[in-house]
Amino acid sequence: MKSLVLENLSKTYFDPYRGTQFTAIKDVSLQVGEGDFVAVVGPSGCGKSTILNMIAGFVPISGGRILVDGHQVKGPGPDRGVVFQSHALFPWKTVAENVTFGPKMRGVGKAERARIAEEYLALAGLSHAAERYPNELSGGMQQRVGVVRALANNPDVLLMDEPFASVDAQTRMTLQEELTRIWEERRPTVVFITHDVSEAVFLANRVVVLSKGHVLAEVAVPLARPRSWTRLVEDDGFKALSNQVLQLVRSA
Ligand SMILES: Nc1ncnc2c1ncn2[C@@H]1O[C@H](COP(=O)(O)OP(=O)(O)OP(=O)(O)O)[C@@H](O)[C@H]1O
Repeated sequence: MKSLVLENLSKTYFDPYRGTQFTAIKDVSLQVGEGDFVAVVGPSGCGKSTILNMIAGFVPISGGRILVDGHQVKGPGPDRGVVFQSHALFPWKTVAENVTFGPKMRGVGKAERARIAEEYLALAGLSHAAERYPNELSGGMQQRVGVVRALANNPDVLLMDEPFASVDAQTRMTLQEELTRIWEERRPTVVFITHDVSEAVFLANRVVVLSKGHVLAEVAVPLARPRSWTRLVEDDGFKALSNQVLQLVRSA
């Protein structure tokens, strides 16, 4: 896993209704060190998804630079794994085939792919579901497959855009705990977009608050790990940080 640097990033969209340019992102600079976990929060429309899509290479930038491991991003690439809210698994492939799709495309042989499937499905607690098809899984299980499918490509940076937004509250807490465990075990470099302040504080080492396309504040989260909801839900430090971030988002 490698570092990610955003330097004076900006994005201008053409607004077809007004016939004018609209600045969605202005002068955003951010450093995410190797093995760090940064969450980006902010009100609807502040530019969270635009930033993530520019890092992923799906949306062209208007100004500034994006560097992954020192190399400038010019488009999508396997050095960045992306997990969206809708997991977008291949319905005609088994869970194991979904997880090893990226390695297969890179020419990884069958025996090594079987090892990768075993390793990553065990990491997600899904070994028993290897031969099932996505429509035979719950929404939470499908999201888990989406996360380890991205990790199985061994990306430099893992980009997550509200990956747990569409599951029920109970499942979401379980997935958040699993993601922290996986992050603590593997230490991927993560940028995690969410509008859920407690999710951001629970998961991240640092929370970036966006306001109208620029960085309003960065809040360090020095809470001890491993983190669990049982412990943090009553933790004064967690409550104070969540409150601080919430006030920032409300003022954004
Ligand atoms: N393709 C596009 N063309 C024009 N404007 C766009 C386009 N995509 C996004 N925008 C505008 O850019 C701004 C930022 O949008 P973005 O989706 O990045 O925000 P967000 O913070 O992710 O919002 P949400 O939390 O609601 O998903 C919004 O005002 C949006 O209307």
